[in-house]
Amino acid sequence: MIVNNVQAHYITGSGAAVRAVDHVSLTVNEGEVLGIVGESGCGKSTFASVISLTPDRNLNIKSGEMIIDGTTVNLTDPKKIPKDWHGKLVALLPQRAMNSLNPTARIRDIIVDVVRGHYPDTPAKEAIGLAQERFEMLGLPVRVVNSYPHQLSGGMRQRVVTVISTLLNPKLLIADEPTSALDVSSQRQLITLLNRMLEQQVIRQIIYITHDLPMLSNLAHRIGVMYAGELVEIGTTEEIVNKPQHPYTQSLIGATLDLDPSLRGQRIEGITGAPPDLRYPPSGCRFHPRCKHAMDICTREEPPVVGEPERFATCWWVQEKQEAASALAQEVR
Ligand SMILES: Nc1ncnc2c1ncn2[C@@H]1O[C@H](COP(=O)(O)OP(=O)(O)OP(=O)(O)O)[C@@H](O)[C@H]1O
Repeated sequence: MIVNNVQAHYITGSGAAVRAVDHVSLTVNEGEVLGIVGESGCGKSTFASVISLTPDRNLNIKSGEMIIDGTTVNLTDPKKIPKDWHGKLVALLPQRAMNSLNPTARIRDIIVDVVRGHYPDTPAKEAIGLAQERFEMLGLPVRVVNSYPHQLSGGMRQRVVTVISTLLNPKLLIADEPTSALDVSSQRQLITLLNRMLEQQVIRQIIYITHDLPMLSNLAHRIGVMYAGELVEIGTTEEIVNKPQHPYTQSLIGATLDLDPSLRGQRIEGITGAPPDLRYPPSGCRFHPRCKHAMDICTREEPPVVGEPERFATCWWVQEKQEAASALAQEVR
């Protein structure tokens, strides 16, 4: 799937818009997990809400389109988007989804509601049969369909919600911090489940949003890094972890991958300062007030996109370094 140029600003009472997402474009390939990381408040969940077709009412989506499985979705007017695209084209697994199950309904009743939401005439037996098959295929105990949510552990509830929200085989699953409220073993089980769903082609691609870079580096094929509403770098997981280009990514890796045992003992550089108020983002590059490589131009002009759509960083300093390296290479020749 391809996402082009999403720009989404919250309208606030004070009048100044919160520029939560600006000009974000990316591609997710078939069978791929694309991770999105960034500090709190950098626009990850807002971006997720736009492409999962579930934005807040006070979000003004100024531009954006998504091309998924041959269907072009104009993201700017969510009301015009056909209802049955939710769950069939794209599904959202939100933070704390396990708490979204109706406590007074058995899992089987919830399953019937979800399937009938799209195919109203489906007999209950058929809907439950479909879910049971899916549970079996993904290695979950089939008997949970007869349980009430409170009879299941938090981890199991989260896995059950994941299976239910993908019963209609959406092309894209957007998982927004799905493991944040889980213990480590439940986190692992959920990740195994997601991988299995990709292998079995229940879903074709995943966008996985998290703060947890160490966890993501074991799951994602590629990673996009957001800062202050913008996508500042994207690349394969290997490239982002081992050869980060953008100064923000370099700081983020330094600050978070100290959990990696092989990096313990090395000097870890934290990120100084705080992300900007998105009502009044800095001019030029939004990271410049915190960047140790900031140059005069960074304070004035938006940074260039250096690289290709699948591997780029938006940064004046990266551009200057690359130009210097290619000039040197030419001299040597
Ligand atoms: N409903 C809303 N109305 C106004 N502003 C909002 C709303 N929701 C989020 N924001 C603002 O939009 C910006 C982006 O927030 P968002 O929740 O998308 O970031 P995030 O990266 O997902 O953060 P976190 O990791 O903490 O969930 C922030 O400045 C936030 O305060």
